[in-house]
Amino acid sequence: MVVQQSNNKTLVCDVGSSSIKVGVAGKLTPDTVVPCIIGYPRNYSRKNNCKSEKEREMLIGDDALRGGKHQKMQYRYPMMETGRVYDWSSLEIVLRRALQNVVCGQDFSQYKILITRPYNMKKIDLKTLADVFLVTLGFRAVTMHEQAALVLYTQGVETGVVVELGESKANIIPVYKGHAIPKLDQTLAVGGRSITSYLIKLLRLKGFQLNEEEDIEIGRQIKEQACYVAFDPNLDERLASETTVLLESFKLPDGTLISLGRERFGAVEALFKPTLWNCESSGLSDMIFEVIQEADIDCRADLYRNIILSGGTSLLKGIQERVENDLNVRYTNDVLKGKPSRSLGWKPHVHAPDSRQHLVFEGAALFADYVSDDSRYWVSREEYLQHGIQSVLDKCTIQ
Ligand SMILES: Nc1ncnc2c1ncn2[C@@H]1O[C@H](COP(=O)(O)OP(=O)(O)OP(=O)(O)O)[C@@H](O)[C@H]1O
Repeated sequence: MVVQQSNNKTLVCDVGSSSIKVGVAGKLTPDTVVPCIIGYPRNYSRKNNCKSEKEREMLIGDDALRGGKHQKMQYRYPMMETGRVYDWSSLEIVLRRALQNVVCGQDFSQYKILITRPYNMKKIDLKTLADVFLVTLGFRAVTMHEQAALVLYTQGVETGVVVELGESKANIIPVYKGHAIPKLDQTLAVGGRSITSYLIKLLRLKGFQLNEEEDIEIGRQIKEQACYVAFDPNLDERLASETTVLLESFKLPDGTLISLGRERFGAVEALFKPTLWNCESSGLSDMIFEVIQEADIDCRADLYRNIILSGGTSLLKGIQERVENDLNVRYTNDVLKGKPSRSLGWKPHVHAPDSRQHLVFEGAALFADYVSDDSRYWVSREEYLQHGIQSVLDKCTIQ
């Protein structure tokens, strides 16, 4: 997608494992969202595997996904499911594409850029990211900010729990007065991609010929269109066994019709019962409860009242109602000892803002605009080359 060139010289880049979102400071939605994927045609001859040949055949982002509808493709995902960067040169290719969509051929050296970063990205990866933007791509200056802090910034609160539900994982990050509470965050190794893979597995068990690697994009489309979070999975299990109300069909690119029933909610249950996906850990709602209960008693009420869902996977239908209900049940049973009359007049509340898929981007765009002319937040290329990554990290607080 090529967008209208903007005069604003401050950009925002949200680097996620499934997509890269780029836009201009002050504008709340990204101008371009490029799937973080590179595709090579499967029939590509290995004999001609020299770099320029390979580059000619390479399809980036949406082109790679579209290419997969007409021919077998070999895909590369630059970011690993764990959120670490797997292949920096592929990431740079996708970044260039996304950034060029916005600057439309202009030199990057005219621009400053705010980069969002996962709260736990390793320093070595942050350094490589700064190298890519400042040295390789040649941006004028950068600033990097934690995604959780940017999410809270959009909601105008300083204390809350950010539940980032992305492609590779779910991060639960309690934030007190604008800062992540050290050592209390938790990560659940189940994200959008695991749900898609689990859905494909369930459909294979049902007899459909789907391949966990090659058909991952088809699986993603089925998930996004047909899957939902059950409020009460036992009830939906009974509905699936005894009625046809849950049945829905999905047409594959080759015309085959796939019929879905209990898989519609069953695949997503991996988020609430990770053992279904061979992951020994508490499920999402229990993990949020445990994180809040670990926090200092004085801030627990504010944490319970401000649980904010963000990220693409939080678009799953029914997720807000399920998590809120699960938390209310646990809060009543474990904290109020089964006696709702002990309540202090508030209940756990889960917020699912409409723009939650782009909440990190929204916070980044607002914040970048706010600090655009404030040199305390920006590190120039020269400064970086002289003082290194710590100079960038020192300027990364949201105040
Ligand atoms: N309507 C939808 N229903 C369900 N899932 C969705 C929907 N839209 C997007 N997703 C899922 O959201 C995930 C991508 O989310 P997001 O863009 O937040 O990830 P990311 O920021 O790239 O990942 P990460 O935070 O793990 O690095 C994908 O698995 C995608 O299938």
